[in-house]
Amino acid sequence: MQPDLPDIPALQRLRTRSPLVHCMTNDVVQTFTANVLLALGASPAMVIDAGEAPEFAAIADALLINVGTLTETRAQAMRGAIEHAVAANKPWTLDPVAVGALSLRTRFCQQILSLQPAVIRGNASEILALAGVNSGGRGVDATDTADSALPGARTLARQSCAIVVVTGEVDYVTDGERTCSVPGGDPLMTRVVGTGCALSAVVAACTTLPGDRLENVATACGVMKRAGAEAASQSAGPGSFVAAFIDALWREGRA
Ligand SMILES: Nc1ncnc2c1ncn2[C@@H]1O[C@H](COP(=O)(O)OP(=O)(O)O)[C@@H](O)[C@H]1O
Ligand SMILES: Cc1ncsc1CCOP(=O)(O)O
Repeated sequence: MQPDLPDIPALQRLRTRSPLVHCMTNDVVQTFTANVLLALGASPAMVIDAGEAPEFAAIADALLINVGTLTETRAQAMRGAIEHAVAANKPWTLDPVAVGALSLRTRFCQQILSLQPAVIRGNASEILALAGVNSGGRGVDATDTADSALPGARTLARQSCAIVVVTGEVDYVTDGERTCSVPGGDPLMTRVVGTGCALSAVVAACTTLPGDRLENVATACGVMKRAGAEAASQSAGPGSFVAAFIDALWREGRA
């Protein structure tokens, strides 16, 4: 297993292609997610209505499904969007926020696993819960380490035929056979809401790139880790971290 560094040509391609990323994400992280995607050159759009979301999913280049603030109504809209994305051959990415302890989102995520996600990105407790190994973390936070979740991540990848990303001090990206490890970042990333959710959006953007999807997803993890480390070294705490993080992403993949 090799450590993977962000692939600069892939980041340049992201800027050139500027994929349209349909984000059906939670209420807490909407603006942060959009700013992270914009800083990297992607084009975010948060279309959530059950009438419009399926229509837009077929037009967009990639779809993100994040269940952080799921409701029955949103679940219905998300299912429609996923079905239309799959029919249009567009990749979709699942962020199973707080799956395990809560029944609506756990049931929903288990159901949509059969709709061929390209990637599943979660913290260690979320991935273990989705793999059926444990019952989830503490709300949206992990109570397990990424290292301990790696066997479960591999199993989940084989079962779902998706690439699985389990994040933490080291991120692991696996298809069940091959695994990349992505070290770096900073613990301050866990003291700012939305870094994981925004990473899932960047992963969704990177599913649109040509080439090896596993490597492109590892690049998404690497760029966020690198920007996180840079921002932590420049900031006085979580508040200034956010601005420094977006600025660091803005510099990535530029000539
Ligand atoms: N201890 C840590 N050291 C460095 N980076 C971390 C650490 N924990 C999490 N990260 C990074 O923070 C981001 C969010 O990861 P994580 O906290 O696991 O997800 P979530 O926000 O979904 O719980 C990822 O980019 C991850 O690599
Ligand atoms: C606090 C919170 N509550 C529901 S969703 C959410 C955001 C979680 O974001 P992240 O796990 O990326 O920090």
